[in-house]
Amino acid sequence: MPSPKARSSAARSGSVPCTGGNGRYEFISLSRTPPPHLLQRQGSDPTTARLRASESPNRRRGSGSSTSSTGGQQLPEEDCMKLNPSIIGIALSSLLAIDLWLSKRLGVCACEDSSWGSVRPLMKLVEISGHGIPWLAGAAYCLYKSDSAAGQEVMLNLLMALVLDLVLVGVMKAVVRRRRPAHNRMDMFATFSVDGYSFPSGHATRAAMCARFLLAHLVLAAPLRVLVLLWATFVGFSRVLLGRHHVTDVVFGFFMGYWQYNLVEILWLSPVVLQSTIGQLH
Ligand SMILES: CC(C)=CCC/C(C)=C/CC/C(C)=C/COP(=O)(O)O
Repeated sequence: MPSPKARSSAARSGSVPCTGGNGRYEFISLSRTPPPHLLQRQGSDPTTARLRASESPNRRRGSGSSTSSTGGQQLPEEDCMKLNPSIIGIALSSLLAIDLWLSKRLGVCACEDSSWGSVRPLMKLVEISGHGIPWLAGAAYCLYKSDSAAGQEVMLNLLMALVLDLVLVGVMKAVVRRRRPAHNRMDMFATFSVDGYSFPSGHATRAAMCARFLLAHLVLAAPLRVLVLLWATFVGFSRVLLGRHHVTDVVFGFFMGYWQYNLVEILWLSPVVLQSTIGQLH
């Protein structure tokens, strides 16, 4: 009997097992004309056997398409593609394997009994600092309290940026539908249904976008600017430590947040635009 491995590789290569006269299995390729001693065993005469071989799935599949030559043997093109997986495919699956392995190794605060479980409460504080609700509430409060037109403009645009971020991340999560790491405990506060998905990290996009926003629109002393950058980096890193995300979710989240800020600049709501919009509504 051929081993299951031999059987499956035979199926992939387009050959079929058949028993020889001595009861042992021999493999013949469906894309080649079988040797005469096997042809005689397959049918009453060589012509019938050759006809059966020409009806094989490989021949049928390859009949309409072009073929490639490998060492003198004609193979259907789709089989050649299976035998030569693309470099990009191999690179992507290797990256994903490294991502899964690294994310699991770094998820040291994923629960209380993890190796760094004692710092989990601190990581959850960092998580809250990058959550959408405090940021939306903070921006709305500052808008309400601001008595200068410039301050109101900045806060209104920060609000718009935060809403835009929620929408874009939500759409992306719903499209990609990547599951969160298996070691994640889903005990986050205030989540949408799409937050069951992992890619990209909403905290990372928000942290990157808000950091750029604050650095561009607030006059901050150098130590505070450094603090803003450190905060954004730490929010992203804490997502992996908490086991909430894979490394690639966070890295992509940072890129996405960075570009989202460019979009905010393009869509910037100026008082002139606002007044004309309000005027058109009336
Ligand atoms: C006013 C209103 C509807 C606010 C919604 C804010 C909200 C629930 C944001 C979700 C924030 C969140 C849990 C994102 C998930 O972040 P990941 O880093 O885990 O992707």
